[in-house]
Amino acid sequence: MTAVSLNAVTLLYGDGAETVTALDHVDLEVEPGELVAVVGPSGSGKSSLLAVAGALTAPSSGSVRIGDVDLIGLPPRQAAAIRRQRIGFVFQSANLIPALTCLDQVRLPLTFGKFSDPRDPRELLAEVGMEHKADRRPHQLSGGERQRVGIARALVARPRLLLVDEPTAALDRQRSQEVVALLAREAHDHGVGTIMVTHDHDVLHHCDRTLEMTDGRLEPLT
Ligand SMILES: Nc1ncnc2c1ncn2[C@@H]1O[C@H](COP(=O)(O)OP(=O)(O)OP(=O)(O)O)[C@@H](O)[C@H]1O
Repeated sequence: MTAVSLNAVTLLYGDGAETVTALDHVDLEVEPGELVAVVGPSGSGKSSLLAVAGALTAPSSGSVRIGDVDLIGLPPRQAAAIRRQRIGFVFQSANLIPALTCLDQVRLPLTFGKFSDPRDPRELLAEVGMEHKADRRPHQLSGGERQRVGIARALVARPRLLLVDEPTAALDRQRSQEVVALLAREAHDHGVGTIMVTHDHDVLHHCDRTLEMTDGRLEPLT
């Protein structure tokens, strides 16, 4: 079963003469354990793709499935439950909570519901190389370290799908390589289907496939 499957997905913003086609008949299937990169110019629709795949925005037409669940027509409460149970999000800046230690950041999602097979927060922190800083707070960490904690937090509920938006935007070259290598390892070792939007062509060699978004259309990078 695919981690996520988009079929003929179109997303329009606005109406009449003001309509913007953010996604134009997008087809995408991401398998468990696969890391797929999406590149493309500003305004081409990359964030829109993550919003639709992440059950944050309903498409204007087409179908979206997370595993065996069809997102189309799901009431907002059920879409929120799918997000919590099956989807992890990693942002440009890690968006950590200033008052919490690294360990508590990773534990936090597990306090929002019951999960069938969560990962152990301390073991996960060790896996992302942050066990020795478990008691530190975000202001005591480097950008790369914060991103590692954000990745651990996104993975703790064992999501089927991980959506990653520009994870290296604030990092130097070396840290960027390390963070994307970590995403690839987590995807491969734990069967997480991962979509990563990036402008950073230097990290693409860690990815299983690269797609290019142009004016809302998604094609293999040539
Ligand atoms: N809420 C909205 N209302 C109207 N138009 C929108 C909205 N959100 C995005 N758009 C438009 O949809 C198109 C795709 O935007 P999107 O944010 O998905 O692009 P992007 O590739 O992620 O850009 P960037 O790399 O700059 O983040 C753009 O033309 C944008 O102006």
